[in-house]
Amino acid sequence: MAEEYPHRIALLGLGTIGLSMLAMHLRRPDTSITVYDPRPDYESQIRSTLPALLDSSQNDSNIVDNLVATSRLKLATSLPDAIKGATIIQEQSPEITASKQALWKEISNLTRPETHLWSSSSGIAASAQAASCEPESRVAERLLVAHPFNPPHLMPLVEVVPGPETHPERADFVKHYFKEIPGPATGSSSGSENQSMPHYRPVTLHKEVPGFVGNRLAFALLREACHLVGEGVVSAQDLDSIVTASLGPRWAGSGVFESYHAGGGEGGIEAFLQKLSPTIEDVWGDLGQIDIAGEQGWRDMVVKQTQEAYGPYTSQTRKKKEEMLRDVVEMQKKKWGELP
Ligand SMILES: NC(=O)C1=CN([C@@H]2O[C@H](COP(=O)(O)OP(=O)(O)OC[C@H]3O[C@@H](n4cnc5c(N)ncnc54)[C@H](O)[C@@H]3O)[C@@H](O)[C@H]2O)C=CC1
Ligand SMILES: O=C(O)[C@@H](O)C(=O)[C@H](O)[C@@H](O)CO
Repeated sequence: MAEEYPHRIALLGLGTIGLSMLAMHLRRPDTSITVYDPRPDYESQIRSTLPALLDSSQNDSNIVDNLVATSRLKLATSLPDAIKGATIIQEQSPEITASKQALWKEISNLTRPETHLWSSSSGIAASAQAASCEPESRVAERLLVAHPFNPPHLMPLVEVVPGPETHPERADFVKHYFKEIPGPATGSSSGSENQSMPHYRPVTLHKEVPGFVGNRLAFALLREACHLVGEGVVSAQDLDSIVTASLGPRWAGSGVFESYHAGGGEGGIEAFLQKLSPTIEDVWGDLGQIDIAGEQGWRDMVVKQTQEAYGPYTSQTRKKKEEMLRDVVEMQKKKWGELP
């Protein structure tokens, strides 16, 4: 790994998240990345996918060869080769506890004690992932979850979830690292101003809970959405319209609590909760309690209606949605200045 770079990242797992993480890390000029994936075709996947994830200034047909030639990118052929000399090891392997435990156990025998260990897991705690490692490996002290929202090369949130044994300076380091990553280049005149504003917004959780916070909120909404479609209250497409015509725009500007604080009038959220308690209590008592492994009628309806509404998710659609996401995040940065 190119020793001249202060940050030398071993990026393990080049699937949906790993490829986007690669594009994100490449925006830091002080960082070299060695990638590894046991999938035999991962190099061709990088060559076919990475250019579209990069800013136009970086994106040319020879980008991968150029990055390799300047030692900013290395394609490893084995795990030991990938992590040799790394200052940070970041995994985006499948969301399977046993798989992540085996990966960290293999890594624990190969890394230096100062190497930072990050997992991109959607919901598997660092303490669970480190459980297979020997105490003397000190993996549990170094490992934390840095959970991104897809796609990480655009989405600002990073949920930093240390385990109970993770040393606090490890969480401080990852937060500073992400805050220093420039945002994606924008074509607008405000782009240069926005470039100076932090793009990434790491938030540290104080406890490990399944799904952390972002996914717990998202999956609570998903559960009720599936219940409402399964009960025939609304179609999947119309439910999506309700979200994108109300909560989506609102939450791009104000989060859950700020929105209701504003909605409470002079008395703020305290007044809101007081005024709305009877209705909130009625709704909370009526929320769907569907079981993901239980009766499947709701699942059949959700899948059928979603497929009928959106069809196969094309690359053109994905590109358009990513452009919208990019514009929303840039609007936040422009309107809010330095984000909290
Ligand atoms: N897809 C999403 O929207 C998000 C996923 N995540 C998390 O990121 C992780 C990866 O998810 P995806 O990228 O969606 O999965 P994916 O299935 O697209 O990619 C996983 C990659 O890991 C590789 N792999 C398998 N075993 C490996 C090993 N032992 N070492 C290194 N690589 C290995 C596979 O070949 C594959 O390329 C999961 O933990 C997931 O929960 C987090 C946020 C969002
Ligand atoms: O929604 C996201 O991008 C992340 O919060 C996730 O972790 C994924 O959706 C995950 O739940 C599915 O892989």
